[in-house]
Amino acid sequence: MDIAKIGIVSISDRASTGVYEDKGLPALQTWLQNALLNPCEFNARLIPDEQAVIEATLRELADEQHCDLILTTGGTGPAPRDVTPEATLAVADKVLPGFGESMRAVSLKYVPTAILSRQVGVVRGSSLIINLPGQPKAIAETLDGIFAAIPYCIDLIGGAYLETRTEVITAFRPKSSIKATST
Ligand SMILES: Nc1ncnc2c1ncn2[C@@H]1O[C@H](COP(=O)(O)OP(=O)(O)OP(=O)(O)O)[C@@H](O)[C@H]1O
Ligand SMILES: Nc1nc2c(c(=O)[nH]1)N[C@H]1C(S)=C(S)[C@@H](COP(=O)(O)O)O[C@H]1N2
Repeated sequence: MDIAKIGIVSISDRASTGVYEDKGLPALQTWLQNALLNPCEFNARLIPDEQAVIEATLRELADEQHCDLILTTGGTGPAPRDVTPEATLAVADKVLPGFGESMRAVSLKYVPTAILSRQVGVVRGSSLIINLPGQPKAIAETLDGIFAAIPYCIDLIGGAYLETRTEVITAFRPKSSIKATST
């Protein structure tokens, strides 16, 4: 089975300066380890809401660490310091509007303020980058709703072949793209 290289990035002024404990990175890692059968190599970063720092972090995780998937949490709202979508779009080769649209639709089942998230999904090289809202509970809420589309997207951009625990999430691929595996 391929090793899944995954970047997880928590973007929060207060968590990154120790005002409160970061719950974003543990929530991301726990959800992914539970959902994926692949051995995972995590690259974790806890950074402030600074556009230049976010862009540099995303570039490094994509271009130097060669992450198949990079998930960010935080900084997607309308507040002046919320610049994660701007940073993500600035490093994007392609935008996949369906990710933002789907996550907002899924999230509306949980909170009416889901419409305040400007989260985006983009491709940079062979990395898929997806923004999630900053509330730690939003991580599972959104990933439960959209993760089924992620493995095939990563196939299409040349990344690792991701396999999921079907009791958590069933990856959707066209039949012709399903590989016979050891499981
Ligand atoms: N990384 C995080 N770890 C733990 N809790 C968080 C985290 N990010 C957000 N939250 C929680 O979600 C609430 C709303 O998110 P908000 O976007 O205001 O936080 P934030 O981005 O960490 O804020 P700031 O960057 O201004 O310090 C926070 O008040 C906090 O309770
Ligand atoms: N699933 C889900 N989506 C959510 C939320 C949530 O709790 N769950 N919070 C919303 C709120 S209150 C805000 S302000 C926006 C942006 O949050 P962020 O700036 O922390 O990224 O995400 C929204 N999307």
